[in-house]
Amino acid sequence: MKGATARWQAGGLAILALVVPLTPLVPEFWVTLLILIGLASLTALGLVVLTGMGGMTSFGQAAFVGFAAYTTGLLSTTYGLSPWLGLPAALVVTGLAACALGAITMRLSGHYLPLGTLAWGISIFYIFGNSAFLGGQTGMTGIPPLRLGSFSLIGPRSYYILVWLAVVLSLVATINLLDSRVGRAFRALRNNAIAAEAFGVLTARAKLIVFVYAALLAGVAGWLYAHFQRTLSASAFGAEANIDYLLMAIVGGVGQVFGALLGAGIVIVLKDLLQDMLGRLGMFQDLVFGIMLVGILQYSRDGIWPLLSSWLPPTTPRSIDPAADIERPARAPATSSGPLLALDKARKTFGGLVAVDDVSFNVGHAETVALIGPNGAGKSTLFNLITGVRRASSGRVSFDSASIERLSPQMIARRGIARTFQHVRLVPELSVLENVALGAHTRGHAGVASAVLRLDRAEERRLFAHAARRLERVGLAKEMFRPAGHLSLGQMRLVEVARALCLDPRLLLLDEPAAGLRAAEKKALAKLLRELKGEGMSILVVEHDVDFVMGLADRIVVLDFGKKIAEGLPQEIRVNPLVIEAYLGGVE
Ligand SMILES: Nc1ncnc2c1ncn2[C@@H]1O[C@H](COP(=O)(O)OP(=O)(O)OP(=O)(O)O)[C@@H](O)[C@H]1O
Repeated sequence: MKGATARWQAGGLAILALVVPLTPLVPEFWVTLLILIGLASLTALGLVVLTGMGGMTSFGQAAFVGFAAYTTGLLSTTYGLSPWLGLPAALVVTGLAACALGAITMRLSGHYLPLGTLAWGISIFYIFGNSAFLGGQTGMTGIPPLRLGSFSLIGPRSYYILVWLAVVLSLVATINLLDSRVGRAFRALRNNAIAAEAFGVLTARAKLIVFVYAALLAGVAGWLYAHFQRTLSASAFGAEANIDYLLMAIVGGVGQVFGALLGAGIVIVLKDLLQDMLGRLGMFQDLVFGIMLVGILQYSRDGIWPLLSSWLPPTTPRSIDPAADIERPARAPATSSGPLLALDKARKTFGGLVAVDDVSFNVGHAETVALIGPNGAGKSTLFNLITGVRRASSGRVSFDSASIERLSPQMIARRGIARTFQHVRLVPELSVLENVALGAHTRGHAGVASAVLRLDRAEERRLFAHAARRLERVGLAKEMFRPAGHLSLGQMRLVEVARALCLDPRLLLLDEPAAGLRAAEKKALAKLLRELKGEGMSILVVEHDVDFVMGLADRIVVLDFGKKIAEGLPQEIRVNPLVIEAYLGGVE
């Protein structure tokens, strides 16, 4: 209750802050500055989503501001179109440009991605500045203002309302989007794209959607900018603007929605102050910004917003309705009486290294098979072949008698294979519950539009009830609202198990699930895995804890240097001389 009151107070203060500039208490010059902050924060907000959440750094956002500004400018001057109709036209042009540029650049990774955006950012800047129909070097003039009937939105105070209305709507849309099924998928893109794919997220598509969304926010800013300034010059959309937008996102907090506003405010006010103070020595402005950036990266890598947000009232945890849990999927019955998973001479080479060397074995229905072997034996590579992360160089992997070795990870997940990872792959800043709900991605359908308009609440309730139930099963219900990054390594592994269970898999692949678990936790995990097997689930587990494996597995397959050296019942494997020499002699 206290938290709710505090939130109302914070909301009231925010509304007051938005309304005060409409009164003569605030000089017009400051209102103009607030308009520029609002416009910049729209573009910076897109960057926060693109870079901070999606992990894609762009040096080209100013180009999208330019596309929209020139589109509405051209249509309203040369073709006499209403400036209001310029908005949809600008968004269509910006969206199409983003689709084309994104389709090319979003395939790049690492340093090549920002370099790619820099390259087209510069090219588009030159196109703007050298196209006669856009006004060339002199720029475009005479852009009409926006009108409401006979009233022109010319004065800063009237334009301020429009700009900040757009900012508030964009903030709400972005917050809604991030708090949704697609939003969770976006947030997994930055460091956990492999995990997202393993749960059915179409990552290439998700990246393109994030890219277009960020470009559209920049497009709204461009449309507003054109009818506010009423003249356009290419210099507003060049390298300096691109760097400013990135600076805003980083200074405010690149992983934080409100960081965009804060960063835009700090950079624009500071720029103005520095211009006043330094006058002709304006070139030192870059030096000041450079020092500021180094300071932030050194002392608060997540930007300034996280420092301020600790003073805000805590958010209430979402309520979970256990009755809303989704039904288990109605899977087609097994098409054959044969094994659920079959590997036939599966082989994987990395250059000259044979990581998996013609390995064959099966996992039956409701059977637990353990895969053991020394470090580097090829166990994780084998998991990657089964889940489609890597393609087999030769051989066959079939699931329920159908070949899956050429399928994508997403298609394999949809068939009912879920996995955990040797190196935990969670999104640390998301709550434990949200991480687990990512496992149910394929069980939901809501897209971007439903998320933005909040039409996905019923589906979200079902997904979260499903995730909460899986968390209960692994004994982590109490931790569900904590950020996943705050858990111990053992707990994170259990969260991965819960996430995998969220897919309701027919085959569960566990890569070293007991590593980092305490004795009691291991016992509880073994009990859970036995229960799952009792419910008909098949399990393939890689584990170095021999006692855990011996007590759990129906059968054990042993790998060494990529080759299968033994297969049999636990008691047979324990006394197998080849296994003792290659592995057990070293671990017991
Ligand atoms: N992407 C890769 N490129 C080149 N070599 C690789 C790659 N991935 C794995 N390997 C090599 O393949 C071999 C098998 O590695 P893998 O990680 O599958 O072994 P593992 O049995 O899971 O070992 P551990 O128990 O240490 O995880 C190792 O020699 C490893 O160095």
